Amino acid sequence: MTSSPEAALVDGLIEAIPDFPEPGIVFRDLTPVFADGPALKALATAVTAPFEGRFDSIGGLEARGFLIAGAASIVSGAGVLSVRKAGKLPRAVLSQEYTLEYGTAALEVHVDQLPKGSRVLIVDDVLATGGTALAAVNLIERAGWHVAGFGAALELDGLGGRAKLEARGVETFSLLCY
Ligand SMILES: O=P(O)(O)OC[C@H]1O[C@H](OP(=O)(O)OP(=O)(O)O)[C@H](O)[C@@H]1O
Ligand SMILES: Nc1ncnc2[nH]cnc12
Repeated sequence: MTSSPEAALVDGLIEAIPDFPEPGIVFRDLTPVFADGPALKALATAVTAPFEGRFDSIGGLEARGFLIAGAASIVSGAGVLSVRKAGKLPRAVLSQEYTLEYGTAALEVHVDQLPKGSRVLIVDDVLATGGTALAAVNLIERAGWHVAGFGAALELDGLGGRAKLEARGVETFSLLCY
């Protein structure tokens, strides 16, 4: 499904890898998008544009979300809130466990990274079950910040991620839907 030149550019670079990282998972590999300057810029522009003027910071989700967040920072002028996997941040953190399409993990933020009330646009590469995105939403709200929305390169239809976010009142954008 492509609905814009940006979507077509990104779509043409994503590869579907069957049975990775475990049998039954079709892994959508965005590394060719990250390796292509114009495609990465188009993606960063696309995920921020719907929320223009409504965010102060970009919440990048480790690891692949960091790449989009960095590029989105340059195109939008907002800085990046590092939302990291557990055990990586050196100062006081808030931590949130979650379940992935394949496995479990925890995300963390520095409790004092942004002023209270900051509006954070969360960005990531893939929205699948929504477990990762919801953990980030919980963290941001627990820290006293406001979730401005969620933007992803692609969403996997049928895994329920969008429904979970929208049930929490989080405006959700994805450039592509598979
Ligand atoms: O909607 P969900 O079911 O939560 O899945 C989406 C998440 O899964 C991947 O992260 P993962 O932690 O696998 O890997 P990464 O560290 O390579 O970004 C992807 O980058 C999303 O963050
Ligand atoms: N199928 C998938 N492909 C790439 N990243 C993912 N994250 C969760 N599910 C994924």
